[in-house]
Amino acid sequence: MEVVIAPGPELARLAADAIERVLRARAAEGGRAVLGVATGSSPLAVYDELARRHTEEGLSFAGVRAFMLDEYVGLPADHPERYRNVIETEFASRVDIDPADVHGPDGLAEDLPAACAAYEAAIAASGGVDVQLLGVGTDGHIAFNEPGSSLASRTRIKTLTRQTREDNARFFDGDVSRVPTHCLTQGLATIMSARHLLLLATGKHKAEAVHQIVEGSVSAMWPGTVLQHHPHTTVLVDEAAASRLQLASYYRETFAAKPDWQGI
Ligand SMILES: N[C@@H]1[C@@H](O)[C@H](O)[C@@H](COP(=O)(O)O)O[C@@H]1O
Repeated sequence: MEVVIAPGPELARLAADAIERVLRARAAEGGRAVLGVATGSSPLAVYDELARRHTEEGLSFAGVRAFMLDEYVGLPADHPERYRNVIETEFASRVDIDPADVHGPDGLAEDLPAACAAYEAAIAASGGVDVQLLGVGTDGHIAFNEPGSSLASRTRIKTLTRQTREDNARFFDGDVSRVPTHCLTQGLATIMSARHLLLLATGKHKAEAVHQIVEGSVSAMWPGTVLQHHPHTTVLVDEAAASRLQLASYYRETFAAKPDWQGI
C-alpha cells in the first residue's frame, strides 16, 4: 500500500495522472480503458481535474467504460441524489464518454438480486476495472460495504447503517428520514478485482478510518482494511486525514524520494 500525504488539489492531480496514464495506455494498444467511478465528495476534485484536462488538453474518454460502485435502492429515476444522476452531473456530462458506457447497479430493478448478478457479469465481461476511485466512510466503509461486510462479498443488497444515513443526510436537506435505507453495492471482493485502487480521503473526520485502513488489523469491522491484501492500492490523504497515521513521516519520505517517472 502506498500512502501519499499532500494538499487536496495535489491529490486530485495525482489521481487524475493515474487515470490519464491508463486511458492513454489502453488507447495506444487499441483497447478500451475501464474506469471505476465513485460518488461522495472525495472524488469531486478528481472529476474537476479530468474535466479540465478534457476541455483544455484534449484528454478523451471516447470508448472508455465506467462502472459505478453503488446505488441507492428506490430513489426515483430523476432524483438528483440517485448515484447514476450524480455521476452524470459530476463526471460523465463534462467529458466525451458515451452515456451508454456508464454502468451502475439498478436500484429500481424489480428483481434486485438478479440486477446485482447482472452487474457482476457486466464488470467481468468488460475485462475488469483498470483503475478504481474510492472514498471512505467515517466508519471505514468503502462503496456501501458497511462494518460487518464479508471480505469476500460481491455485488448485493445492503442495509445502510444509521451512521452512514446521518453522514449522507447532508445531501437530503439534512433530513435523515429521506435517506434511503437500502442500497446495491459492489462487494469487497468485487472492488478487490480492480487492478489499481485509488482511495481518497480528506478532513479530520476521516483520520481514524484512514489509520485503520492503512495500519489497523484486517477486519470486517473496518471494511476498507481489506485493501491491505491488494497488490496496488494508493491512499491519497491530506494532512488532516493523515493526522492519526503512526508512520506518517515514513510515508512522506518514501514519496518524496520517489523518482518522477514512477507515478502512483
Ligand atoms: N457510498 C458512498 C461511498 O462510496 C463514499 O466513499 C462515502 C464517503 O463520502 P464522502 O467522500 O462524501 O465523505 O459516502 C458514501 O457512503
